[in-house]
Amino acid sequence: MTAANRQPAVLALGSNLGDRLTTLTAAISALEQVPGLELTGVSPVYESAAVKVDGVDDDAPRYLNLVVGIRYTGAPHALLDAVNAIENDYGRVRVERWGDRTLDIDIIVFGSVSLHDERLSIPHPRAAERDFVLAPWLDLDPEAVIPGRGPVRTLLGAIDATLTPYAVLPSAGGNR
Ligand SMILES: Nc1ncnc2c1ncn2[C@@H]1O[C@H](COP(=O)(O)OP(=O)(O)OP(=O)(O)O)[C@@H](O)[C@H]1O
Ligand SMILES: Nc1nc2c(c(=O)[nH]1)N=C(CO)CN2
Repeated sequence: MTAANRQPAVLALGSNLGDRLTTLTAAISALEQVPGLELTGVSPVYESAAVKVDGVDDDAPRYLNLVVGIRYTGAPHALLDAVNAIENDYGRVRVERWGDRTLDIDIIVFGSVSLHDERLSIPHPRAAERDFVLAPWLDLDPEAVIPGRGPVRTLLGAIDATLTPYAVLPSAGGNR
C-alpha cells in the first residue's frame, strides 16, 4: 500500500498498572515512530473500574483509557506486530485474559476491513460493548461507526457507562 492510499484506523489504549498516564503518553509517541503510521487524533483520557472476565472488579487497579485515530500504509497484521512490539517495550506481561496490564493496545477498526483469523479480529469483537472504547472514540469522532455494528453514539447510548473524565493530554486533538 502506498502513502496515497493510507487506511484510517482507530486504536484503543489502556493501562491499569504503573504510571498509567506516563505510559499512555509514551505509547502515543512510540506509535508516531512506527513507519507508515500517521497520528490523526488523540481522545481525552477516561478512568474506569477494571472489567474482568467475570464482571467489574472494584478491587483491581483502575484503568486509564483513550483512543487514537491514525492513518497507516501497511497491512492490518503489520499494524498488529507494531502495537504488540510497543506493548512489550512497556513491560506488558500476558498473565491472564483481561488481566491487569501496564499497556494494552487494541485495533478497533481498520478502514472498512472485516477480518477474523487466529491472530486478529477486525472490527475488534468486544469494542461495541466497551464504554471505555466508545466514549473516548465518540469525543474524537461524533460520526464514528463500527462496520456491521452501527454508530458509536447509538452503541454507547445502549450501555450503562460508568467512566470518569480524567485528563486531556497536551498531544490531544480531534482533527489533525
Ligand atoms: N483487533 C485486535 N487488536 C489487538 N489484538 C487482537 C485483535 N484481534 C485479535 N487480537 C489478538 O488478541 C491477542 C490477545 O490480546 P490481549 O492479551 O491483549 O487480550 P485482552 O486485551 O486481554 O482481551 P481483549 O482482546 O478482549 O481486549 C493478541 O495477541 C492478538 O493476536
Ligand atoms: N476498564 C477497563 N477494563 C478492561 C480493559 C480496559 O482497557 N479498561 N481492558 C481489558 C482487556 O483488554 C479488560 N478490562
